[in-house]
Amino acid sequence: MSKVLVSDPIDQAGIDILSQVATVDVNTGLKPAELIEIIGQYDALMIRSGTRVTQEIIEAGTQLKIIGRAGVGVDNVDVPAATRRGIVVVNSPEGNTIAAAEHALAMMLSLSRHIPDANASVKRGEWDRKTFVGAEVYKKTLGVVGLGKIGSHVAAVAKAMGMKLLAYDPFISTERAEQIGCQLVDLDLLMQQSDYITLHIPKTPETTHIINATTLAKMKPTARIINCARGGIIDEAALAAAIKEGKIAGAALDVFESEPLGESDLRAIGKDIILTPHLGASTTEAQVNVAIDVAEQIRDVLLGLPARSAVNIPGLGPDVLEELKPYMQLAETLGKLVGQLAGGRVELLTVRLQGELATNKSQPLVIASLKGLLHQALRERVNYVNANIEAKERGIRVIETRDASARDYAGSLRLEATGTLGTHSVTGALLGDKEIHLTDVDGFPINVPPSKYMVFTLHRDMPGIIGKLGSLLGSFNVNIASMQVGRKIVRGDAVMALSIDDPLPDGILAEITKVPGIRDAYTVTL
Ligand SMILES: NC(=O)C1=CN([C@@H]2O[C@H](COP(=O)(O)OP(=O)(O)OC[C@H]3O[C@@H](n4cnc5c(N)ncnc54)[C@H](O)[C@@H]3O)[C@@H](O)[C@H]2O)C=CC1
Ligand SMILES: O=C(O)C(=O)COP(=O)(O)O
Repeated sequence: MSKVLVSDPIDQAGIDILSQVATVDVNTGLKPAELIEIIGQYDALMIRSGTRVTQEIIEAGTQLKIIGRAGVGVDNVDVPAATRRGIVVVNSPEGNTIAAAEHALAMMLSLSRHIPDANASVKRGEWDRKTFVGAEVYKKTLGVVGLGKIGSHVAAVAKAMGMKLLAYDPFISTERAEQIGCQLVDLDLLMQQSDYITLHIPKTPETTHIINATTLAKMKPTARIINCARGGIIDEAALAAAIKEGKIAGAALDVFESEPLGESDLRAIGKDIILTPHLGASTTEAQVNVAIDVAEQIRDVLLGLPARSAVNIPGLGPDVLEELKPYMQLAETLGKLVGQLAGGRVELLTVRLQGELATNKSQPLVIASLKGLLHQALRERVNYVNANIEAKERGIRVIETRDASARDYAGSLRLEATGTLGTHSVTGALLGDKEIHLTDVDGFPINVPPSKYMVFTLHRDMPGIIGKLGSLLGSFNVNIASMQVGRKIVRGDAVMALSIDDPLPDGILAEITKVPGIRDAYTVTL
């Protein structure tokens, strides 16, 4: 049975799902050295933001197949290190969207009405109605930095509260922003014109300290800034100085450069700052959502199925996966076949999407083709995560082409591998109820479903050759399940595809090539 380590608190709903397929150990609050010590026993690791999954931890996790982040941000995981090791990293892109958006909105209103300090004052026995006079958000301008899932929901609610909306997000179209009711502007203008600024961007090298002394200096002295996205997006020292010097009116922070928040100037600022301990995703609803979402993906990956929200398998979102799943199986099978036909070291793989397939995303099919191609060399060590990297490291160049006019089958995929021993090509399509068929080998039309063990010959189309090959295999007790010849012209060159029940015993391939008329023979395992 597989073993899963849960190293941050997650909802029981997730543990229940994992327990269907694995032994689950919940062990929270581990120090890095303790995690390194035990991670080697586990097939999967489930975390939230509390565990930092460094390269060292990933390298110690020799059995790890998947790291599941029960939430959105994966900035606490060394994703490139996981990718290199073929470990899938999954998250829950939508499970806590509403929770985080509502926390940001709660922060905005709390800041405007001094709710935390007013509450503390009443609890101290005071009745001070003067100190806590607030401001309305109605008709004020909210600047949303990052108009993704959370930013969009914040914008929609803020609009309903009568706020005017500006947004900065270089990856969003003007039309999309307008749909949400936001005017897309550059960051400078947003900083200058907003009464409230709310951040909903990931932490990346580009966004680190994107809010700094210079950008803060552009804000109105009456403006307030909210960060429920990631610590480190705002330069905390510059923020503390800006509030203390009255350059801005206040801030509300849920996330910090270093968590838990240690010694910090921010704590000393009175009523103009609200600090919460990374609570954006901490609602009952969100925790159930993310735990189920991620536990299901861990379960699936441990059962050998693909994950729907892998962050390190490019282009493989849930929608793409659903549509392309049968074609990915086709691509992988063709990859295995062309790799074995090519033998030697493959230097170039050309992936051609034909017919209806030509309008699809090619990246997942390229990855699946490479996974198949590299299977011979790497076996289970190659997967959708590392296929690209492994191919690059082996110097395999990939060319993608499309041919929408190829109409023999609704959609088909052609792979051509060129290596040290020559060039081979295979084409396949899905027939009927998504059954894989090989439709062409080295330019010769055939129509056979692939089977686990196959023999291909390149021969001269002439009488008696099929009989001779059949007798030869029979004399070695090799049972032929099916046989088909593909030829372009009568008595010209032809390809024969044989499905056999068991692997071809050693030495027989050489015997096959001795049959007069057979020029080449290949045995493959798919
Ligand atoms: N405080 C908490 O507990 C929680 C925090 N988060 C954090 O909230 C943030 C946003 O999450 P989602 O909305 O789900 O992500 P998302 O991926 O849907 O949206 C992020 C948006 O940021 C934009 N963006 C990326 N780089 C940018 C840049 N350099 N400048 C401006 N915009 C940029 C993207 O185009 C995208 O539209 C993430 O950092 C996530 O980790 C998420 C959930 C809970
Ligand atoms: O989902 C995210 O990005 C979050 O920041 C939530 O973090 P958490 O799971 O509450 O530690």
